[in-house]
Amino acid sequence: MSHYRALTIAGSDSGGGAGIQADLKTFTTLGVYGLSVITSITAQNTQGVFGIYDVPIEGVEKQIDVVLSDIGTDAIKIGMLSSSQIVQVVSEKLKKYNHIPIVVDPVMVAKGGSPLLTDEAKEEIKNSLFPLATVITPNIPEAEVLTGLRIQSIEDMKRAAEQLLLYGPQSVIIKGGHLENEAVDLFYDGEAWSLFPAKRIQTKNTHGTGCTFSSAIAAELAKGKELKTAIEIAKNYIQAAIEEADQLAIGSGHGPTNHFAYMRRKGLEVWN
Ligand SMILES: Nc1ncnc2c1ncn2[C@@H]1O[C@H](COP(=O)(O)OP(=O)(O)OP(=O)(O)O)[C@@H](O)[C@H]1O
Ligand SMILES: Cc1ncc(CO)c(N)n1
Repeated sequence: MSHYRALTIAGSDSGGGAGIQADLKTFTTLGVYGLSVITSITAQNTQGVFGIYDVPIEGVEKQIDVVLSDIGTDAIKIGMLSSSQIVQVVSEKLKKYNHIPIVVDPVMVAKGGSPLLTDEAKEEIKNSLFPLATVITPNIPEAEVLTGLRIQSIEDMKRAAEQLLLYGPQSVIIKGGHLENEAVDLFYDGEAWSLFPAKRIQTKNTHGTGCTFSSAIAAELAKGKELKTAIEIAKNYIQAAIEEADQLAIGSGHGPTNHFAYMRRKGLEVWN
């Protein structure tokens, strides 16, 4: 039996904290072989996004074709798709692979507030990509944009999750990283609600938390874990990575989370 594989289809973050780079670090730490389809190249550091350069549509299409025809994958994570044409081509390709778990992170803005996709792309994500998803993972501001609701409480998160499920994903997690007190995430699959609570950590170093969380879910699904178990592991992973983020001290703005934290807690010797 060959190794478990996970594919990320997302944007590149030159600063290494979010996007493709965060995804591949997470896959490796969780013991899964990582594959990548780059949709866009961002010139980015911990201070902000200084340029976005989309990969031509044929380039996105070709990367998906060659990776999946030869290597294949056990799970797919989708992150930044900056234009509606890119969303369309990714959705078209993935229709053929609907037996593979797909985690859709509807990435919209970077931590500093820079937009990472167009308004048309948002509509296309709801209409073409959500129906293919095993789970979608919006944060609160993204869930607000996608539903038009104002979200300030768990009750509001429940209403938004119900509305998002109507677009056709099998389940929804609304991430509470932007709530004031607790970092509680809400899961809904149309049958039952589950809460994944965590202590909120005071730090400015949370660049890439969403990317890391969704790729940890994809990595665990690739290994065959049940969805709720995968979310629980992802929540532990991101909590550890945020708790030890300040020890990395990378850059002068919103620094990345610390992937070494989870390795250390699993008993691996790491440098820092
Ligand atoms: N300060 C924090 N303390 C504890 N957990 C947090 C904190 N911030 C985020 N999280 C958790 O991290 C995960 C990612 O959520 P978040 O809302 O930050 O994603 P995001 O905004 O999409 O991130 P990004 O856009 O930077 O990639 C969730 O499980 C959330 O609860
Ligand atoms: C490439 C990329 N994807 C996602 C995010 C969201 O954090 C980011 N900042 N950059």
